[in-house]
Amino acid sequence: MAEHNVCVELVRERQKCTFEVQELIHLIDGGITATEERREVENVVCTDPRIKDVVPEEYLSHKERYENAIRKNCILQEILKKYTEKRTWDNFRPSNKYRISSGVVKDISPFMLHTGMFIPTLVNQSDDEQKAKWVPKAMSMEIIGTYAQTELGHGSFIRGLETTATYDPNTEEFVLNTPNLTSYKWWPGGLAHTANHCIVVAQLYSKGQHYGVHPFFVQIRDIETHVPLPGIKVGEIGPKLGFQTANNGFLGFENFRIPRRNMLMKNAQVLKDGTYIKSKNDKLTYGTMVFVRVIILFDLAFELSRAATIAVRYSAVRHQSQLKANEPELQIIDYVTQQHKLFIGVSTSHVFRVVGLWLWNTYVKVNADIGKGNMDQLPELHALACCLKAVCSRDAAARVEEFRLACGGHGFMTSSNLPIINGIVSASITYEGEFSVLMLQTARFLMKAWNGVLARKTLTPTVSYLSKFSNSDRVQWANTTAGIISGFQAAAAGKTKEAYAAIQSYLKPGTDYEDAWNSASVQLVSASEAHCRAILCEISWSEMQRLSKTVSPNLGKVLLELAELYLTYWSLEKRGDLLMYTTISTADIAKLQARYEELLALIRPNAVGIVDGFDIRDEILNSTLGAYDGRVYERLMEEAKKSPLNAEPVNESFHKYIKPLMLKAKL
Ligand SMILES: CCCCCCCCCCCCCCCCCCCCC/C=C/C(=O)SCCNC(=O)CCNC(=O)[C@H](O)C(C)(C)COP(=O)(O)OP(=O)(O)OC[C@H]1O[C@@H](n2cnc3c(N)ncnc32)[C@H](O)[C@@H]1OP(=O)(O)O
Ligand SMILES: Cc1cc2nc3c(=O)[nH]c(=O)nc-3n(C[C@H](O)[C@H](O)[C@H](O)COP(=O)(O)OP(=O)(O)OC[C@H]3O[C@@H](n4cnc5c(N)ncnc54)[C@H](O)[C@@H]3O)c2cc1C
Repeated sequence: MAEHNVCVELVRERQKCTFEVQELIHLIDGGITATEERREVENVVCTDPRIKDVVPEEYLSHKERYENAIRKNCILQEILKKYTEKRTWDNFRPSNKYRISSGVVKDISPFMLHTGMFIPTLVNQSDDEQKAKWVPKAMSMEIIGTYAQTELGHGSFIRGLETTATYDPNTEEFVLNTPNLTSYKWWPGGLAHTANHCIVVAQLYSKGQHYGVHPFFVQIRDIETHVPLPGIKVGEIGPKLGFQTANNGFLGFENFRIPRRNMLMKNAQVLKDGTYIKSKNDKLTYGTMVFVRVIILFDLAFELSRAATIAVRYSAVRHQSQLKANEPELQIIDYVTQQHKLFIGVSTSHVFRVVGLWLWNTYVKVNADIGKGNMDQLPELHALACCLKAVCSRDAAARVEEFRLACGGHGFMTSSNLPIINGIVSASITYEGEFSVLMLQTARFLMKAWNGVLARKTLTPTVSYLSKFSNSDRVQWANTTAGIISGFQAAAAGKTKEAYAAIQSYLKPGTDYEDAWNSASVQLVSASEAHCRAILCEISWSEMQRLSKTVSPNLGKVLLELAELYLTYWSLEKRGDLLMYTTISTADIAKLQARYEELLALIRPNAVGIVDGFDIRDEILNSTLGAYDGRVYERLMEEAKKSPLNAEPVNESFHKYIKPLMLKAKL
């Protein structure tokens, strides 16, 4: 970007920056080579003239919008082929390389489920022969798939799914059926008109026995004509709050037959005669969900970084109101309330990225152990992935909404892109495991851990702190980062203990454990949240400390300020918990508040530099308010002029409706 086109405010902000932005970019990407590779792909895609929209997406009809998304995503896939040839499952790790999709369509790609769930399920749940047959075809997009699990009647309760797969040993086939309205598959992305295959999660029956849900590889459309195969009823579910171009669909089966070997057989198998061979652990069927819950953190970090870039740059450009009489209007970023809205979101993006990478490394290790037959760490991984996915998605949505509010009226414009990012992030609270449902899964793990504390057993690593805080004394508070982390652990232990006690107190004679659990569930979710906050604080602080030692002192200082801001912000937000479970005093809280305000002031001069460090191209940001050059007002006007309503000075509705109304009023 030529600096002479950049508005004066952003030029000044960039001059103020105390660290090398390029260094931060490389750190986020994971090295100079990774930055270069990402930029090369982004450059090729974003400068392809076929990718540019003449009419902005949001003015298109629902149908046109989908067709445009498909057209452009097919171009993207063609371009990406060259860059993804060497991609294998083994070298996959979440990274910023995958964000290019936002430079192609503003909303969600109809192919997202193909990449995000269809391929991972084939890789993780097929046996070697199946993998060799299906994965290359899926990788090259010779076949296009999705993940069809949720039904009209059931999403959270997977055991309640109603689609049936009944084995017929005479033909060595499974017969798929949708027995009633509520058993229609409902929601899968790309299912409606994009995919020709899908993973169908269905209740398995063989030899008259029921064996629970299993995944099946199912072709639903003819490869040549794309016409739904006989016995398949498929369509689109309609417009939503967001995800307009995701092509979410419904699917029903009427005695639809698939070969026996189309059941994904890495974990459980059905033999030719219908004999069922059990999986080593029936929860391995849920493996793709664990994978996605893990990588969602990285996705949330990216969406937050987009929203942060938009809101921070806009706040530097925008002037409003006078702080002192007769002085120029302030850049809104200089109002401390504005910094309070912005900087925690910026910091949260970094926290999610580093905790996300830590979670990814844990996932890789546990998966390797599972491969060797050791399932010991699976419950802990599941508990971690559940609460982190749930809390981070909810936090991300709150932060994006705050960024939108920080942009005032202009943040309400679709052209700011904040509403679309809002829709994308809000959806993640529900999909891949609804918030409360996942929090209660972690609570199950915490209750077992508390049993372990009472029995003086050694606990697994992420809950071992519970033993430290098992007595009733309030924990000694220290106004340091270590003190804050310890305070969050004390709060988590205290809440876990109380939730446990609440279950016991509800367990009167004649009360089932499940009813007692339900009665205590608000406290259980609260305990899960506290546990998750303790993890987010501990891991982000140790990771940011580690990273700060790998970079120049100037950048290291900024990383630590961001990490400390996160800890301090949450200490203040959760002061009630800290007052309950630690010896924190009102004077300590006043000190935390003062430090928080100090951190806002320390971060302020680097704010634009820090979001520049996310290195998000204008085409990927898609925002009138957040572009690198800060020409906010020109862009807002340019975009407004694209409204089809502005193509004619008088709309025909005037003559048809308004004028007759006015004439009638005269009579
Ligand atoms: C080869 C080349 C490869 C190239 C690379 C390609 C890869 C590309 C990746 C690219 C990345 C792109 C980025 C994509 C971004 C992300 C994509 C996002 C897609 C979004 C679209 C959304 C999709 C969906 O929503 S799919 C549907 C998801 N549905 C759910 O999540 C349902 C939630 N419900 C549940 O999970 C369960 O029903 C649950 C857990 C609530 C209860 O299950 P249950 O069977 O009823 O459980 P129960 O019998 O009570 O037993 C509980 C018991 O089991 C334990 N448990 C439960 N789940 C698990 C698990 N998953 N793992 C381990 N253990 C589990 C639980 O802990 C209990 O144990 P106990 O307490 O001991 O009894
Ligand atoms: C944008 C989007 C994309 C999606 N994409 C896909 C896809 O590609 N493939 C796919 O298969 N699915 C997909 N889904 C479906 C998604 O996985 C489900 O919507 C999700 O798992 C929640 O299930 P549900 O809709 O049945 O909600 P419900 O389970 O009906 O939840 C409704 C309410 O009931 C509460 N509740 C439910 N059970 C419990 C419980 N045990 N304890 C306490 N409270 C409970 C919940 O907390 C919630 O408040 C998608 C959904 C969305 C929104």
